[in-house]
Amino acid sequence: MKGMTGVVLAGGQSRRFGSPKAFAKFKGKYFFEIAVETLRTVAEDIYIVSHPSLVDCFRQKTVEKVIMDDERYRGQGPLAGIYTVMKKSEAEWIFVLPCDMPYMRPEVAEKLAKYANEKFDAIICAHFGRIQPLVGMYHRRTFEQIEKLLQAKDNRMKSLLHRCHVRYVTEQDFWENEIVFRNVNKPNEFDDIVT
Ligand SMILES: Nc1nc2c(ncn2[C@@H]2O[C@H](COP(=O)(O)OP(=O)(O)OP(=O)(O)O)[C@@H](O)[C@H]2O)c(=O)[nH]1
Ligand SMILES: [Mg+2]
Repeated sequence: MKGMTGVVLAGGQSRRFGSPKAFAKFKGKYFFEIAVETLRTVAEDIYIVSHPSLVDCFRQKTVEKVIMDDERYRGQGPLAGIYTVMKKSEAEWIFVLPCDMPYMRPEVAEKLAKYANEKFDAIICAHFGRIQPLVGMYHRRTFEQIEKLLQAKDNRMKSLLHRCHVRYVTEQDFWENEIVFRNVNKPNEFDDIVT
């Protein structure tokens, strides 16, 4: 697909998890690798966006591009990560995934990417009544809006969605097992750990 950049959001503090979530393992793979592999099927290039203290650790574990949140908005959450990649990439669409969804599968990205449509500013998973602002595509025309929100210190993804024309993709569009959207916040929130 032309004009799609993938983003793994990995700039959180993992406070509830207690250690960097991106480097937790599920079935022998780092969490962040699961996101990278999911994006690989749809994105021409991929960025992992993290914070300064994790960059070296990422670079030891992956050949993917690892960048830091733009200094101006560092610490302002996932919106800052999306902003940073939109500034760097010229792609029309940014496909976002968090680094903490170990059950995510490439098929989800493939199916969602089919809904990319110029009529919308964002294409977001909303299966089983749960909006997933961090599983979806944002068109680069949202950049100005994102910047405005960050300047105003309104870091909520929901604030962005409320200001965009969003296509919510539900289980009626394509069916997926609910588990793929499960995100891990605490160490006991996933099983099958094989390190
Ligand atoms: N690039 C970037 N990603 C972020 C930022 N804050 C959170 N994320 C990512 O967004 C996703 C969801 O965030 P959370 O579930 O709150 O994870 P977290 O912030 O690391 O964990 P807590 O400290 O427990 O809130 C995860 O993939 C985080 O790595 C940020 O400031 N910048
Ligand atoms: Mg957080």
